[in-house]
Amino acid sequence: MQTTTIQATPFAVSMDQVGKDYGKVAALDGVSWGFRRGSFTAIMGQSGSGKSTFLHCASGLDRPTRGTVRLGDIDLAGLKEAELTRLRRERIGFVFQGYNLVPSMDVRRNITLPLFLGGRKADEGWLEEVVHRVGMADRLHHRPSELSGGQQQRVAVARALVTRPEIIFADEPTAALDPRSAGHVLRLLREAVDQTGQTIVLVTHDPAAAAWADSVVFLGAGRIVDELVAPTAEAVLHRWDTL
Ligand SMILES: Nc1ncnc2c1ncn2[C@@H]1O[C@H](COP(=O)(O)OP(=O)(O)OP(=O)(O)O)[C@@H](O)[C@H]1O
Repeated sequence: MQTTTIQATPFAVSMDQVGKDYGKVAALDGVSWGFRRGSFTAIMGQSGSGKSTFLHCASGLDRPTRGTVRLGDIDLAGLKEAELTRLRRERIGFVFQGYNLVPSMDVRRNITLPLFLGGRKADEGWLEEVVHRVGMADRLHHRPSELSGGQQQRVAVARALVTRPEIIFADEPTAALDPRSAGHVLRLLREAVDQTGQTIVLVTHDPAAAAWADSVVFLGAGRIVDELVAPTAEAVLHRWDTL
């Protein structure tokens, strides 16, 4: 007897020949890559190499000029704007350098905001786990202005985790933090991969931050020019120098 098994793609997000033009500038120039489920990838490259454009196209924040971006099996180009917004809110998490918390809302409301916007109720067990992981259990009723930068970024990580997204994109999340707070935030991202199989894509300039990832993808002039597996900060620096 023959049985048919439908295999889910091993990639949380895959890109095929993705290009993005700004006028005559090809900010991305034929990028093909897949982010394996349960992997932690750092994206590095010189200023202007296309990292932000890459992140925006891969995460559906922006539409490429050419090529295909898929979240699992879904081709993002086939989605209307409202569908793309909903998909981003429900299935993709974001952590930005500037935290992007709502100043008038307390920690709990900030963390659960994506659920509220999607008309979903919090899974209290998961919420408790996420709050515990980021170490904010005793701060749930504080406003962002009452927290340090590192604490605010941990709230932003919790907000990204609360919907159990298929992938989290983090854009320079530790750039404004001191090394200790940065380490705390990076450890949270690492644990999300190791403990709950999360997929993380981290854009960073910092070799020490990139060393938390499973691999580093190097961009140059809008193309993928190299990959470093099992990176150390020293190896990242060395590869950077030889780019
Ligand atoms: N909105 C835009 N309009 C015109 N050109 C743009 C726009 N966004 C990016 N570019 C150009 O595309 C190229 C890639 O920019 P991008 O911001 O993706 O690089 P980056 O690697 O993130 O740089 P940085 O590390 O400085 O943030 C650059 O030449 C940039 O000038």
